[in-house]
Amino acid sequence: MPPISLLRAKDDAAKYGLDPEVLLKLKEKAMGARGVAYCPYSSFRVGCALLTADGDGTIITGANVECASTPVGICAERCALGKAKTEGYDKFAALAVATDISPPASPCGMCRQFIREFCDLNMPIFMYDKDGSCVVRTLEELLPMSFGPDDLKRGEVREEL
Ligand SMILES: O=c1ccn([C@H]2C[C@H](O)[C@@H](CO)O2)c(=O)[nH]1
Ligand SMILES: [Zn+2]
Repeated sequence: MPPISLLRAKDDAAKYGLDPEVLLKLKEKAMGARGVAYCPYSSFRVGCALLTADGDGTIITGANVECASTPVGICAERCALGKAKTEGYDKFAALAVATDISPPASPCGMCRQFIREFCDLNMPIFMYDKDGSCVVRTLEELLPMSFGPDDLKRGEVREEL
C-alpha cells in the first residue's frame, strides 16, 4: 500500500496533468526551501518551488528574504520567479509554496500579480502547511478577473484607432 502522501499526490497531480512523483519532489523542495529563508524580523519562513516547463522539468526554489527596512523584503514566490526568469526559464507548470502554519498560507496579493505576469491562469498553485497537507487552487482562482500583459496590448490597439 503506497503512503498516503503519494495517494494524495496522485489525485492532485492527475487533476492538473502532472506526474505524481514530480509533484512530490516539488512539495519536498518547497518545504525544504523554508530552511534558507532570511526572516529575522517576522520569523515566518516561506519556501517556494517552481516547476519549469521549458525542457527537462527543472525545479527552481526561492525563500523569503527580509530587510531591516521592512517593506523592502521579498516574498518566496517572487524570489523563485525572479531566479527562474533570469536563469532563462519562460514556461511554468506549477508553483508550490510552503509555510509553518496550518491551514497553509496563500501567496500575498503582490505575489499573485507577479505570478500573473509569467504564468498561465490555469497553472496550479499548491499550498502546503507545516505537516505537508495541501490546498491547491489555480492562479485564476486566486486572482479572478486579473489584469495582465495582454490587457496593456489591448490598450495600444485602442490608441491606434
Ligand atoms: O505567501 C507568502 C506570504 C508571506 N511571505 C513572507 C513575507 C515576509 O517575509 C513574511 C511575513 O509576511 O513572509 C512570503 O514569502 N510569501
Ligand atoms: Zn508575496
